[in-house]
Amino acid sequence: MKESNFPSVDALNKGFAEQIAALLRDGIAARGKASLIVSGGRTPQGMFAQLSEQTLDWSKVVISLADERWVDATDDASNEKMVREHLLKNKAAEARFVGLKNAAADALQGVAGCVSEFKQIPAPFDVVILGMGEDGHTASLFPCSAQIKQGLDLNYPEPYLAVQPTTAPHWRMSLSLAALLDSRKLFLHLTGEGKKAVLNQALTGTDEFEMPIRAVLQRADVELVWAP
Ligand SMILES: O=C(O)[C@H](O)[C@@H](O)[C@H](O)[C@H](O)COP(=O)(O)O
Repeated sequence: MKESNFPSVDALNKGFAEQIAALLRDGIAARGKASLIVSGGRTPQGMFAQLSEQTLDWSKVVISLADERWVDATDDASNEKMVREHLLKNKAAEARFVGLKNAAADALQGVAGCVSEFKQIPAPFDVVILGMGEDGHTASLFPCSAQIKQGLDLNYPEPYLAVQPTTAPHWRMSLSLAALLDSRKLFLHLTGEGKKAVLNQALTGTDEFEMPIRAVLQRADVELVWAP
């Protein structure tokens, strides 16, 4: 696994944003458009602010989510809300955003709507940015969920699945592992010693159901981007 270790979170936020922008420019130059799949949570927020200032033809970029909590886009738990606040502003406001929360009453009923929207996102994805929880989940592929076997099944027929974690609130909509791996460049974005320790624990084992991040580490060419 390639590692890009930065001396500080501020340095990571700036340097990583510049690296992502360069990859998006390359995708636009090669194919006339580019796709960026981002994760929610706290880690990416500072980097998003830097990325929003990068100069590129954002009108040719489609941004979507690796996963979403099944809450309204006005809810503080919404990844869409976080992305709109931290990334879809400044120059990046021109990008097209494809959210995962739709009008369906619950995530299980929402899958069909997400699948029908999926064709709007250029694939293979140009850039996928994954995070990781303390339990080794990534996107919403939670080890505690009843849906984890489906989520890690590379033959799972749909790009999205509804997930009910037992260790975190809200039903989720998540890209499947197979969909996440359909990418030209895959990053794992972590900060802090605690997440590094969880990653080291993941690297010392192979059971993907115990720590789903292992499925990414073991099946993909993923670049770690980390700062203390
Ligand atoms: O919806 C989410 O929460 C994310 O997609 C999730 O997979 C996140 O990347 C990790 O939970 C890490 O979250 P933090 O960055 O907040 O630690």
